[in-house]
Amino acid sequence: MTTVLDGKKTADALMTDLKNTVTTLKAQGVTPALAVILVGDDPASAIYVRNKHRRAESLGIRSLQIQLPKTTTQAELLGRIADLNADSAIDGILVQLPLPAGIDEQAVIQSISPEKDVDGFHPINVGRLWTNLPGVVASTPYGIMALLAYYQIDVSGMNAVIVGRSNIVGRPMAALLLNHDATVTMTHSRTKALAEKTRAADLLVVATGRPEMITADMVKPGAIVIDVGMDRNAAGKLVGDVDYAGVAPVAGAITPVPGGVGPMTIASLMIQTVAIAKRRVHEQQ
Ligand SMILES: NC(=O)C1=CN([C@@H]2O[C@H](COP(=O)(O)OP(=O)(O)OC[C@H]3O[C@@H](n4cnc5c(N)ncnc54)[C@H](OP(=O)(O)O)[C@@H]3O)[C@@H](O)[C@H]2O)C=CC1
Ligand SMILES: Nc1nc(=O)c2c([nH]1)NC[C@@H]1CN(c3ccc(C(=O)N[C@@H](CCC(=O)O)C(=O)O)cc3)C=[N+]21
Repeated sequence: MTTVLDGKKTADALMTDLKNTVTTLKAQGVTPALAVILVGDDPASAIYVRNKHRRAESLGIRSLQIQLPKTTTQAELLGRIADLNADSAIDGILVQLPLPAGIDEQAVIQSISPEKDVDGFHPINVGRLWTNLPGVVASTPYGIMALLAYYQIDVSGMNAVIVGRSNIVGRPMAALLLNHDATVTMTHSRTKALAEKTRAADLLVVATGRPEMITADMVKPGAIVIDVGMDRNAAGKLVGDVDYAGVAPVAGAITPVPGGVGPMTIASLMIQTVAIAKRRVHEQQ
C-alpha cells in the first residue's frame, strides 16, 4: 500500500502546537511579526502571499503585507527592507520571488538582516546550513524534513536523489539531507541518463517546474517520492513535477499536489518566524 504523505493534515497538526507557543509569547509581551513584500502583480505569487497571510492571522502572528508596484526601483525596495531591518517589532522579512526584471535578486536578499531572513536565502544562512550550524533554513526543504519526521521516516543512510538545483529548493534540500546522514545525489537539466539516477533513489525529491516529468519507469518500487512542483498542465490544471497517477502505485510513499509540500512550506515559515521572535523574550529581560 502506498502512503500518501498528507502535507495539509501535517501542517494543521504542527500549527495547533505553534498556536500555543504564540499565545505564550504574547503573554510575555512579544507578538511574532512577519513582513512579506510582494513586488508586482504575478497572480501565482499573489495566491502564495495570501495563503501566508491567512495562516499567520489564524495563529495570532502579526502579518504585514507590503504590496509594491512592478515599477518599484531596486533603491526603493532596499529602502523598505532597511526600514524593516531597523524595526525591532518585526521578526521575519520575506521578499517574494521572482522579482521583476531589472531588480538584482541577490542584492535584495543580501540586504535583509540575516537574523530576520526567514526564507534562509541570505549567504550567511546558506553558509550556516552547509556547515551544519543552527540558522534559518529555506522553508520548502525545512517543510519536507518536517513532513518526513511526522511520518517517522528516517533518511539516515538512504540514497536520496534530488532533481533540480535551485537556491530555494534543490540546494538547501541537499544540505539538509546530508546533515541528516542521507547519501545525496544532485541532478539537473544537464544530467545524463537521469532515469538511471532517479531509479537508484530510496528518496526522490523533485523540483523542476516541468509538469509530470517524473514517470513510473523512473521510480524504484517502494521509493519515497516528494513532489515540490506547482505547475499547470496543458489543460490548465494544477499538477506537480511527478505523474502522480502513474507513480503512486509504484512508490512506497508520495506527496500529492496540491496538499503536499505547499502547506508544509507555509507552516515552516510560521515555525521559523516564531523561533526568531522567541529570541526577543530574552532580549527584553
Ligand atoms: N510547493 C512549494 O512550496 C514550492 C514549489 N515550487 C515549485 O517547484 C518547482 C521548482 O521550483 P524552483 O526550484 O524555484 O525552480 P527553478 O526553475 O529555479 O529550478 C528548476 C531546476 O530544475 C532543473 N530542471 C529543469 N528541467 C529539468 C529536466 N528536464 N531534467 C532535470 N532537471 C531539470 C533545472 O536545471 P538547471 O539548473 O540545469 O537549469 C533547475 O536546477 C516549480 O514548479 C515551483 O513552482 C517552488 C518553491 C516552493
Ligand atoms: N521568497 C520566497 N519564498 C518562498 O517560499 C517562495 C517564493 N519566494 N516564491 C515562490 C515559491 C512557491 N512557494 C509556495 C508556497 C506555498 C504554496 C502552497 O500553499 N500550495 C498549496 C496550494 C496552492 C494552490 O492551490 O494554488 C498546496 O500545494 O496545497 C505553494 C508554493 C513559496 N515560494
